[in-house]
Amino acid sequence: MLGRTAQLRYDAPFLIDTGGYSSHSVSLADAILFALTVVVAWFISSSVCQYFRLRHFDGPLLAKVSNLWLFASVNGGRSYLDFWQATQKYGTIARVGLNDLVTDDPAFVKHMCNVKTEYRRSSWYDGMRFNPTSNNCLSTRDEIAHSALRSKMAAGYAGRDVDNIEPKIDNNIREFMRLLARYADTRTFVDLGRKVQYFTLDVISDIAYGAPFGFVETDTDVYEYIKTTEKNLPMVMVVTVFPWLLTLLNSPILKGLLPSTKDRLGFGRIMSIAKDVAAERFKPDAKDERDMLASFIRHGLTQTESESEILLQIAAGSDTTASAIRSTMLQMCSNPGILYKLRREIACADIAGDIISDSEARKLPYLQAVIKEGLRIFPPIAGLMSKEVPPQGDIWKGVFIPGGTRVGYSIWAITRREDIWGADALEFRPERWLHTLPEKVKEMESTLDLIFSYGRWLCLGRTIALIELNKVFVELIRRFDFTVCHPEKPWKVFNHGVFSQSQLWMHVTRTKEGD
Ligand code: HEM
Repeated sequence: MLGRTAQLRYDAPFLIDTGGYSSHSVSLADAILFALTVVVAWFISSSVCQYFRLRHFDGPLLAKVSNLWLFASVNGGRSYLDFWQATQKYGTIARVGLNDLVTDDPAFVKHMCNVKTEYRRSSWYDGMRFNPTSNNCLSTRDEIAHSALRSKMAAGYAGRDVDNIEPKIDNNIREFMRLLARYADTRTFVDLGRKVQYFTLDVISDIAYGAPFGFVETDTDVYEYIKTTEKNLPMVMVVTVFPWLLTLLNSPILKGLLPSTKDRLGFGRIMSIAKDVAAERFKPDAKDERDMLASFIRHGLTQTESESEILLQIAAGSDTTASAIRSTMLQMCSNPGILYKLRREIACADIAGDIISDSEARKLPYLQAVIKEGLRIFPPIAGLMSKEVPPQGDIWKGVFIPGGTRVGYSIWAITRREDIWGADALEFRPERWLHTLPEKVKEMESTLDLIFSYGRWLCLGRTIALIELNKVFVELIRRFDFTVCHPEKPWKVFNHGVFSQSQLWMHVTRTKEGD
């Protein structure tokens, strides 16, 4: 009968009016099953398509059919070793995810990152938003916006119109030396891993905010910054694998899990300090300072941009330099011959003040070799930092890479290539920088520089990091002797893009100069 009204069943909200010939109702369970089937079918078909897009690249089986290999690797804190092994086993461009490749070819990295490149930052960088609601220079993927931001900060980072970068670093070194002297005098073991991080956090907050946070002075994890960032870093890396998580985390339900300026401790507390510092600088009667932030503002950085960039300075400028100091110190303290040569060079050097100046340190060849070798053997940032292939695709050494593919690089693998560093590439040997032909040294230096990325995305803080390194080793080793407490397991290491190295227990005593 035409026009018959179908009877509603309580378990059948989805009713099909068949016009009276027959009626079929679909239960809620059927609907969910149908939706799930659609999702699974879509997932499988898109995975199959993705698999075929990059099937000419070899990699671990799981990485060819899903992103689970990549997820497990970055979440496990040892991705730097996994990426290295992948390039060794599967070739110079290896597949590590459905849409992810990793390379150990320095020429390819330069091709991807040069200033005229058509490659762009990939969705990997969405994970770099330290403040989930706004971008910073590192997380900005739009190239026009990124170049504009960089140009506002280039002078400040290069120290061109800033008066006090070196004196501020010197003050923080003095405070750091006082702290270590207390441990030496009380014969207490010291976790050098943590104390170095206190030092780099104070340096960077002094440069970025105008005053050190006070980690070294109080000898504590101020605002529990280190504790909370170590807890949150794995999540940051997971977002680099699954960028859609960021949208989920920003949803009203999950937003509470993210740091906020209302927090009393952790990264949220640092966000609120950054907000206050920026607000102070934008008051109508604000003083005209001569520090980095003032330089950024003079070159057009807005108040909101300033808040984000202060946070980026802290996040990008502390763990990186800390990792370089910790790993080089561990290598030196485990190689008495190297330590002896460096001490001899320092003893003969012309050092005018109580802290060596950057220009004095640059004239010490063995020190420079130690710094380079330390950065090579333990590059501080080992995340993929993937760039996206331009839409039309690209051909590298005869192999086609489809547009939209994310290509990252394994800096750990690059700094261990035997064709560049020699058969003893795994050894910490500063002499490799000194007794080598100039052309070879040039090749080594330009390859090592990739630890700071390259071209369009070259690290803005490179100069500051190198000033810190030029000073800190000289001051540490001329004042103190260090003995590693547990040489068989000297530290605890995790990598979540940057390294967390703690429990580096040392016994510290004063040298004659340190008395
Ligand atoms: C040894 C220490 C350091 C290393 C190895 C290092 C390495 C890097 C790398 C690999 C990048 C990523 C570039 C890319 O997207 O491809 C980067 C970006 C950046 N770094 Fe560093 N960094 C160090 C120290 C510092 C310091 C001390 C600061 C701040 C004072 C800093 C500030 C920045 C900034 C602002 C960016 C973003 C640049 C941009 O997006 O254009 N870095 N760094």
